[in-house]
Amino acid sequence: MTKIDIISGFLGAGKTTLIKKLLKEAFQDEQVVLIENEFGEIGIDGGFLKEAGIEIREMNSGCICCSLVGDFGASLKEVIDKYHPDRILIEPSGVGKLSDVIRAVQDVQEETGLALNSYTTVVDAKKCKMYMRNFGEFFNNQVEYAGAIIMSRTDIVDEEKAMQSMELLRSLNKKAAIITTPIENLDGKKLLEVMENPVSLEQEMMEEEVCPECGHVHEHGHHDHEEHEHHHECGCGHDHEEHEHHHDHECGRGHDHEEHEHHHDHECGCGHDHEEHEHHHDHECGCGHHHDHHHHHADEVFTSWGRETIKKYSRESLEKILAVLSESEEYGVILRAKGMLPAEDGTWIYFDMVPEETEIREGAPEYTGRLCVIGSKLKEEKLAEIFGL
Ligand SMILES: Nc1nc2c(ncn2[C@@H]2O[C@H](COP(=O)(O)OP(=O)(O)OP(=O)(O)O)[C@@H](O)[C@H]2O)c(=O)[nH]1
Repeated sequence: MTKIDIISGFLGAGKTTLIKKLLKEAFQDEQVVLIENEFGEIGIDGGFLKEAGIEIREMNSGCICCSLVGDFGASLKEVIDKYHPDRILIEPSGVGKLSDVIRAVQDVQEETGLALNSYTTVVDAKKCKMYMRNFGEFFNNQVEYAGAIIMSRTDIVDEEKAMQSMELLRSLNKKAAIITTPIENLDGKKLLEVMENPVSLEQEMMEEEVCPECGHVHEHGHHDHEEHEHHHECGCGHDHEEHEHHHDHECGRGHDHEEHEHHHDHECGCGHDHEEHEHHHDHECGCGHHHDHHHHHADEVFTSWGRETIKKYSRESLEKILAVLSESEEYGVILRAKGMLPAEDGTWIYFDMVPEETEIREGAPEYTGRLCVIGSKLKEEKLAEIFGL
């Protein structure tokens, strides 16, 4: 039976970094297919995985909740028939809702003979608070529904910040194992073990019983068949009581009402951290959302701008451009930029940018230069101008 593992995480969280590690250290003897749903016009990550001999099926770009409906089951079937993989990894776009992806997999599980094996979310320990405040509508769902949460950048963040992030994550998800050790210090197999069996220490200490049939932990005294079945139907990683509680609310965002209001105080999607910036908005209710519980589509809030180019750059000029994008909001709220560009000296420059963090490195020549910027309220003309395109 083909296993499905979902690796979710906001823009630039570290999904690809994790997948590379798992491919090398945990899945090396398996036939693996990766399904990526990149938000952005230009698929940047495709190359290296193809080189590594792994088949890729890129789904439509854009929001996963749109591109997964309809042909998702058919696409999965095709992948299974063609490659007979041991495992399918799904990397949803950084702004997709994890609950939508889980549901989509569950809907086709039976007809395709797949088994949802794990659903993990990678969270940037440095920017967790900021993302939660400004883009909570998209960010929080990935945390709430995760079976395990991997904190990235715990290798570079200070302890206090990491602790704060951990507490925020725990407030959104009471059950998931939260991995705080930098993943480079953990063996891929060990990581996979936690992802597949996301039992928190607290749970272990409560000595709950593991069901011999399904391997899941059940609460004491809840062994009758009906409850058991129901418990597993949703697969959302929450226990039944919590589950009901979450879904009680029309908004379905997985918050109780009080928390919900609290979060919305800060979530206007403007890209500012309100508490820190003391930025005021004149929304009628202060929550930035309509009262008819209209939910924003990722496409309404996030856009991407990308270009293919033969223009050559120098490392210095690129550094300057990325510094400007990172520091100023003149170009929109830039959440992610990446690409590979030809350099003036004949080498190739690869870059990766998330807020306040830019990595520039040398890489193998590409068939053409490509770059992609993702954010909210992007000013495309200005972006083209700063890149000299
Ligand atoms: N120091 C450090 N850097 C990291 C870590 N995880 C990821 N990064 C860096 O963050 C950047 C983004 O990482 P990716 O793995 O490409 O993130 P992603 O979630 O796949 O990004 P998307 O392309 O938006 O889907 C890269 O420059 C990585 O090297 C981490 O744990 N520590």
